[in-house]
Amino acid sequence: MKIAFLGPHASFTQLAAAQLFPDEELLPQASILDCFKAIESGEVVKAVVPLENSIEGTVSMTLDYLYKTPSVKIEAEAVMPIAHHLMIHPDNSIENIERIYSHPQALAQSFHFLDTHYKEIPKQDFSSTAAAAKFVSENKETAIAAVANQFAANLYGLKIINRNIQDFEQNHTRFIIISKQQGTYQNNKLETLGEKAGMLITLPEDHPGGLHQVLSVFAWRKMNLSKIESRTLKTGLGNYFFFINVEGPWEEVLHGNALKELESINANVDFLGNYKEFLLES
Ligand SMILES: O=C(O)C(=O)C[C@]1(C(=O)O)C=C[C@@H](O)C=C1
Repeated sequence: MKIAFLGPHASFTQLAAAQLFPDEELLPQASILDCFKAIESGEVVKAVVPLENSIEGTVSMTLDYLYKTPSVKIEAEAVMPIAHHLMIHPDNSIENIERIYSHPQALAQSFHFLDTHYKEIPKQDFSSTAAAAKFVSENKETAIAAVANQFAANLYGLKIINRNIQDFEQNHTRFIIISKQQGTYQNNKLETLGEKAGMLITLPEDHPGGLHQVLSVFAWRKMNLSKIESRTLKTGLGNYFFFINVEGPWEEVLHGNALKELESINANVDFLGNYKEFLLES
């Protein structure tokens, strides 16, 4: 089975995908959008993409494409500890760094470190931490550095000049397995952290108490929400969709009735699946 992931090799997403699918063929993609497209076109059956980081928050691109691609659902979630290192080509020196490249999430997770120690040096977004590391390895004539992981340093032959530069010791990223099926992924070898259901909700029109009405559907049934995120619909300022996670194993009657009640108040629900959350190693 082919599994797409946000590449290139040695991205954090690959580290997650390799633990989730140790025996499958992993296909690197240039962007999160390409991972969704690979599923839609049938080139791959599943993909692994980042959803949320404990320091920097939601990976908005993933949320946007979940919304825009209703055929793509969530099969599982996996949480992995994240450690960032600053690295250069071994032929360069720390004194003459002129630019620092990385994925925007990694730059944001290391913002205070970079601002304290490399304030004057411009930072530039790259499609992934591993893509930044690869670029540094292929351009030794320019004095550039990348924020990436230990595997990227090893694979691309880079020298780590600062270790563990993330701003908070506790740094975890939540990845999701996406596919055209819901919640079918199982893995007895990984520790299971819990179960949850994921859904995207849009309100029919803006009216007082609209979100309150939606939340009360969960509240009076004592269904615990572990995440609620609003994201712009891109149809004008003030228009949003909501990503909601409801904790706990799926109970057909309770959850089914909640979904029916949401429909009855004209909320639009794209149910992404009920799935397990696994713990990965760094
Ligand atoms: O750039 C990478 O290596 C990725 O896999 C992406 C990503 C993300 O989008 O959050 C994954 C984990 C880290 O939080 C930093 C970057």
